[in-house]
Amino acid sequence: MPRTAHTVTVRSLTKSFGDVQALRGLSFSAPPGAVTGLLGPNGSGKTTALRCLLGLARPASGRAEIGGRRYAALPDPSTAVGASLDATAAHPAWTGRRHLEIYRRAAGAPRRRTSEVLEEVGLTAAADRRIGGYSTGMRRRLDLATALLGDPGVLVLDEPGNGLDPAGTAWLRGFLRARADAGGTVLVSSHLLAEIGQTVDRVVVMDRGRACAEGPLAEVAGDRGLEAAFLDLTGATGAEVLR
Ligand SMILES: Nc1ncnc2c1ncn2[C@@H]1O[C@H](COP(=O)(O)OP(=O)(O)OP(=O)(O)O)[C@@H](O)[C@H]1O
Repeated sequence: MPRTAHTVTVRSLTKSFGDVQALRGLSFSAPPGAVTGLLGPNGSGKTTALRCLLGLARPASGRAEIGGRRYAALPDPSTAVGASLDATAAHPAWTGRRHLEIYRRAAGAPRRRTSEVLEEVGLTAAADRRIGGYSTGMRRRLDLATALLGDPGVLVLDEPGNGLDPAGTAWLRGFLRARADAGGTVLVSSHLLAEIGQTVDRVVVMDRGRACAEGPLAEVAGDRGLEAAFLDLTGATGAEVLR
């Protein structure tokens, strides 16, 4: 189970794309031992924030750190943080095992990690099938397995529940819970409120590039429930939430 887990800290992050201010002074943290949900309407900046944290985008100002270091300054990034963003490339002609082998070598992880992560995500039986024939849920599991190769203390997942069926969703919830209970730091972005409400311990609600609420789920949701709180905080419409 996870190595030493670090706190994720984001402070006063700004980032623009032309005229679009994607991040406007975003601050939040995600501590070890908890699943933290980064929530926000479409376009509120969740993916951009995670990309800045993972060194895939450069913020104009502010800090995004894992255990007090920028991603680029981590001595061994793959053991510190595992990530799954939507864009993970998996070649359809490769088998799941081959995909993991290539990433394992790139990460410098020991050989045994390939079979360990396959087992951890429940993909052992499908390991020697081509990825092109995988279902959405199996691809999600493969993404997660790739993120776990370095046995990282911190997991950063962008919309991990997207496209999962009820059994896959229940599995993912248990998986994230187990990581956090073992002391790991888990940060997941989502706009699926019903799902996230059952998964996370803490929430950070984003609106137009800023955090407008942060704290334990029960505190942020209050008596009115997470969806009503989210609508109040972000001014999103019901239709946007459903979408
Ligand atoms: N590479 C880019 N070029 C131009 N604009 C971008 C780029 N990446 C993000 N944006 C813009 O920045 C804003 C924030 O986008 P981002 O993808 O971070 O939001 P999000 O909260 O992850 O949205 P979603 O829930 O739809 O995935 C949006 O207005 C988006 O159009």
